Amino acid sequence: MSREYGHASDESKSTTDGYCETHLPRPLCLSQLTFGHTGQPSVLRGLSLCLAPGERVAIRGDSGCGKSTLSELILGLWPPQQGRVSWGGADLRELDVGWWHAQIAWLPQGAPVFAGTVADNLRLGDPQASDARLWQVLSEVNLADWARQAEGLATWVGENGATLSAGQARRLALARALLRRAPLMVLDEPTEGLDVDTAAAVMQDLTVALAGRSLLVITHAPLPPGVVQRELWLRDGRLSPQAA
Ligand SMILES: Nc1ncnc2c1ncn2[C@@H]1O[C@H](COP(=O)(O)OP(=O)(O)OP(=O)(O)O)[C@@H](O)[C@H]1O
Repeated sequence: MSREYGHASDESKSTTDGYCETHLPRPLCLSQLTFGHTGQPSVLRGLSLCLAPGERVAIRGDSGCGKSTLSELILGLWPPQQGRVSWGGADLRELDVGWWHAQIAWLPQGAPVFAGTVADNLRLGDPQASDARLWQVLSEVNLADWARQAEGLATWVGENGATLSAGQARRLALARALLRRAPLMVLDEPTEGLDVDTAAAVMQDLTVALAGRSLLVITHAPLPPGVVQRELWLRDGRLSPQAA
């Protein structure tokens, strides 16, 4: 890997407690990507996308069309069969995997909430975070009032958020992702299972909390205005700006 790409801090602005508040500083480009899982037809067929620094993009499309697979290729979990994923012109395969993963806060589909306290769950995102920082992020995802009325950071959360509403569980998982010091957030169905109003409220709060970070969000649900700058539809293995 080139040293040039080794240190996010070279280009990413951090606050005094080291918390990243900036976007991915170089374009992330998928060029002519083709990929199918072993023994299956290709779900991505010559797909191209360039995410500009600080851009927020939504990927929509029918179930099974390859949205999650696309996010997994961005993470480098699968190598493309044709085409390439690059950041600032460098092929993903040239980058250090650990460093690349540190640039991305990935919330996979159905991301769980774990048995433990609110603080335990949040510190999986940033083990070093101070209590003040945890309260700040709870406030960003609109969970602080609930936590104050419960037992604060010590509030017990059951396995898979059994003691939380679906919306609260999603907000807690998002807060955990926000605590990663990552300039790009890749969220796979962050509001799945929520009613329309709750989903819209969660996404609205998230947009404020992003504070300029880059976003790729995969969603079935329509997004409130202003959450993303572009919505793209994945269909027949490619992205297009229009719904089918
Ligand atoms: N790990 C895997 N191994 C084999 N096949 C897979 C794997 N992951 C996904 N697939 C297949 O690849 C295709 C695309 O799946 P993917 O999860 O990317 O779709 P999706 O658009 O995210 O769907 P949904 O909206 O239902 O989550 C599907 O046919 C699926 O069965």
